[in-house]
This record gives sequence, structure tokens and C-alpha cells, in this order.
Amino acid sequence: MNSARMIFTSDCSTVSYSSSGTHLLSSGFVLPRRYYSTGFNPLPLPSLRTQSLPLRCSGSSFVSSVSVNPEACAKVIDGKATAKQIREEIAIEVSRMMDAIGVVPGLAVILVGDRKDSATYVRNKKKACESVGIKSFEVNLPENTQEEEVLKFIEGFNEDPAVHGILVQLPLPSHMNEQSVLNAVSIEKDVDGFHPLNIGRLAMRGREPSFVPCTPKGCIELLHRYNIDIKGKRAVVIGRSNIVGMPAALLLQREDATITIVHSRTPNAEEITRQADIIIAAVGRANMVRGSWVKPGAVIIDVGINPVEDAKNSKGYKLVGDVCYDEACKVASAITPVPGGVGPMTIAMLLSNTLTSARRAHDFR
Ligand SMILES: Nc1nc(=O)c2c([nH]1)NC[C@@H]1CN(c3ccc(C(=O)N[C@@H](CCC(=O)O)C(=O)O)cc3)C=[N+]21
Repeated sequence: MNSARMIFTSDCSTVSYSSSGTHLLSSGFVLPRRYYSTGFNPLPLPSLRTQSLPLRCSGSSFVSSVSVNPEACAKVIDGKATAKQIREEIAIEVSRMMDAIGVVPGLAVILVGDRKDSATYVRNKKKACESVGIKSFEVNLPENTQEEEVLKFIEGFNEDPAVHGILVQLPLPSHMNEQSVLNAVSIEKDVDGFHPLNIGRLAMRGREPSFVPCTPKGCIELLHRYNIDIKGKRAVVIGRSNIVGMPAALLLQREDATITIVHSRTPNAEEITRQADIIIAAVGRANMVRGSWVKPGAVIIDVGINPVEDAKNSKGYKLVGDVCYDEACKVASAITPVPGGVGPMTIAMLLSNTLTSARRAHDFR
């Protein structure tokens, strides 16, 4: 192997270095350089999921003191192709079920408000259902809908035998209590796996959740399908959200990995992450995980989907992950791209959970 000590330079940071040793934040704030050593931003920034920020990082670089091959390139874990294959497998099962017992799995999706990203996701879910023969039921409610109205729809779908899965698109408008809405979904139809009873079972040894949340399940499915060992490995999950980070860590633990969760209050996140054989990044901050955070040969699953300004793109923005791909792919042994990584797998797992639910309801194997 042609090894060399090398310096990577890339456009992976959302900050730029000034000659005076300070950082310019995208928001225009200036911070002393030392604040940036962990890569976590000490100031609350607006969510990158809803807002594009410019990438200005001309002078930023990281120096890797480890021996790496400058030509090295990680294997790309192709979530888009894997999701397509899973959809084909599901389509076969759906038609087998239809032929045998005349039942088609049904998924109800409830969307409240008019967030553009949510509308896109819901449209993609509907399209994916159609592609495998799952019947979709869609409810679109205006932003100012009362919580009781949403609960009524959930109760209707709970009773409806044609519906095997119910998904309430998140985030809900701020006047609603997300907990009471999610609690209303019947456990048997909780294909998102967000019900506290399902999360509780996920956390307990010897218990089986009815459904596992789709995004973390998609991450593990990618590792399995790419024959990446989890048992006995050190896994670091970056981010502790209820819908990705926390359940991802629980799933990895069930697969016999030794897990660590790092989050915004972890002082030495970079150092801890560098010990990981498997990294799952789910923070929602563009390019936060730099090449220097990655142990040579590690496997990286990047859950982030962050819009960043891109003049070359006709939409004016492009999507990037939580991991600086250009840097990390030179150090890791395998990595998921964004887009085309975990995103499509999330939807494939939703279809899979819906099929599982329908099978259970009709005792069809
Ligand atoms: N109750 C609920 N369940 C969810 O599963 C849920 C949710 N709420 N709220 C929002 C998040 C986000 N999410 C994604 C699904 C697919 C892609 C996906 O397919 N992304 C493509 C690109 C999409 C694009 O180009 O915009 C990709 O990564 O290749 C992304 C994100 C599900 N979520």
C-alpha cells in the first residue's frame, strides 16, 4: 500500500478560518479558534434541516498524522440500490399475499401543515407504496388543525382493517403535543416504531418490539447486506434523538456492539468517535464529522440530510450529510453517500414494517 502522511483540504466545514485565528460562523458571529476544537458549535444555530447555510471554508483543512493511502477510497454503501432491491423483494411478497388470501397491505400517512420537505417525503412514501403494491391512505390537514382532529383520524385508522400501518409525519405543528399524538397510534399499527412501548421493548433484553424505527433499522440493514460485522465492534452514535440516535444505539447493542453515544454536550466527541469501528452520524449538522474523527478502516453510516447553498445547482442548494464525505472516504473502509444512502432505506423499511404488520394481522407467513 502506498502510504504517506498527508494533508487533506476540502470544502467540508461550515466555518472559515480568518488569519487572526478566529472562526467566522455562517451566522456572522466570530468565535476564537479554541471553541471549534470539538467540532460542536457552542452557539445554538438554526436547524439546518429547514434552512440552507452557505459553505465557506476555503482555508479549512485537517492534518492527519495517521498513515493513509492518498488514493484510498472507501467502498460506497449504496442505499439507493439496496432500497430498490428490498422494494423488489417486498413487491413479490405483497403479490404472493394478494394471490393467497386476497389482502393488500395498507399504510395511512397523516400530514399536518405545509412544510415543503414534509410534503416531499410524504409524496416519496406514497410513490414507494405504489411501486410495491401497498395501498396508501393519505390525509392532509392544514397547519391550524386542532389536535383532537388528528386524534380522530388516528382512531379511525386504528379501527380500519384495511390499514396495517399508521404514520404521522413529523415534525407536527408546535401547538400540538407530539407525545399524545404518537401515543394514540395502536401498537399493532405503529410502523414508525415511535410508540414508547415499542422503544421500551427495544431497550430490554429478551423483549421484542412490534416494530423498529425505520431509519435506524435501515442503517443496520445496510450493515447486514454489506456483510459488515457488528458483534464485538465499537460503535459510536453521534446524536441522541428519539427517532434516530437513541434507537440506533439500542439496535447496535442488540447486535452485540459496544456502544457510545456522543452528543452536543460531549466535550471530546472527536476523540471518542475516532475509537469507533462503526460510526452512525445523526446530528443534522452539515459536514460536522471531519476526516480526523475517523479511525482508518472504520465504517460510516451518515444519516444527516442537510441542505447547503450551492450556486452550481439549479435548485440553489445541494444535500450533504453530517459527515464530510470527501475527507472521510479517504480514511474509512466503507461509507454511505448523501443523498442515496440512508434516506431511501428509511422508506424501504417503512414498506417492510407495513408488510410485516399486514402479515401479522392475517396470520400469513
Ligand atoms: N413519522 C415520520 N417518520 C419518518 O420516517 C420521517 C418523518 N416522520 N419525518 C421526516 C423524516 C425524514 N425522512 C426521510 C425519508 C426519506 C428520505 C430520502 O429518501 N432521501 C433521499 C433524497 C431526498 C431528496 O432528494 O430530497 C436520499 O437521501 O437519497 C429522506 C428523509 C423520514 N422521516
